[in-house]
Amino acid sequence: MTTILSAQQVSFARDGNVILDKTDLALSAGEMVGLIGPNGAGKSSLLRVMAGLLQPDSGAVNLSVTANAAAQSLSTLSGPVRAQVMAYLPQQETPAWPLQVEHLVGLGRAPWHKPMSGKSARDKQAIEHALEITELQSLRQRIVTTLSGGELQRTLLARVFAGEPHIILADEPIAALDPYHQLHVMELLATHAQQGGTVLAALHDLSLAARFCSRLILLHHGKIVADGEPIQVLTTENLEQVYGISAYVDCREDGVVIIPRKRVL
Ligand SMILES: Nc1ncnc2c1ncn2[C@@H]1O[C@H](COP(=O)(O)OP(=O)(O)OP(=O)(O)O)[C@@H](O)[C@H]1O
Repeated sequence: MTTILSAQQVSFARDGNVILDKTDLALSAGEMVGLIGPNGAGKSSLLRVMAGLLQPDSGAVNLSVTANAAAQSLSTLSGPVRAQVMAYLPQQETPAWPLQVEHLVGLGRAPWHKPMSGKSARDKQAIEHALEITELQSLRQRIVTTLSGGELQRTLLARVFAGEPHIILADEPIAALDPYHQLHVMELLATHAQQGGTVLAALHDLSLAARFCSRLILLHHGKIVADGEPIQVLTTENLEQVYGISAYVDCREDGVVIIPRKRVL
């Protein structure tokens, strides 16, 4: 598989603490990759470095703007070009303006706009599609500051889909969602990958991560300690050493089920 986005030997420290430690990561088209690890492992930091929102102290992040294009350093690509290719869904975002849902979703089209230009037919189509797949049509005129946490999270995801990015970097995209919407969002992200896109999502629900991701990356203290198929990564040893828990790991026909049992002191 051809690498489309990669981090090479990326290191990042703050206040004398190493947050990412010579991390290597390569993502290909068609992959849905779950980034897992305990609180503070460095998942958000790695996602932000991959998105070009955080400058690493050392190392490089390279992006191929199309499947066949040569990889280029993120720093040599303009903001709009990067944003056309990849979108970042933050862990938390408080809307600053009392926009309607459809207008916030429409902001996902910003990388495709010339300054001061109106919405094209393609823009309108992409926004409608994003509202439809995230089942937000009935909320389209609601003011975003009045949304529930889960409704807002789906609206922010719809903004991502409206931008029609190839790569989606999502930080805990299902954290605020009920079980129905968790499944729905995981299905949407998996479908994006099945259609040739690339997804890297930080996740805490290990069962859903195992079920929907083709590959899991386990991060601990800013280092990747396991990278592979879910069942290879979610071993009882890794869960104990990295998360400090003993857990039931049950491989069933319809996927792996992880049930945390007790903390290992
Ligand atoms: N700007 C900063 N200054 C100081 N420490 C920081 C800064 N940004 C992140 N950190 C620290 O780096 C570590 C990794 O943070 P990060 O948010 O990447 O973890 P995470 O794996 O996403 O965690 P969580 O699962 O809790 O969201 C944490 O210990 C955090 O406190």
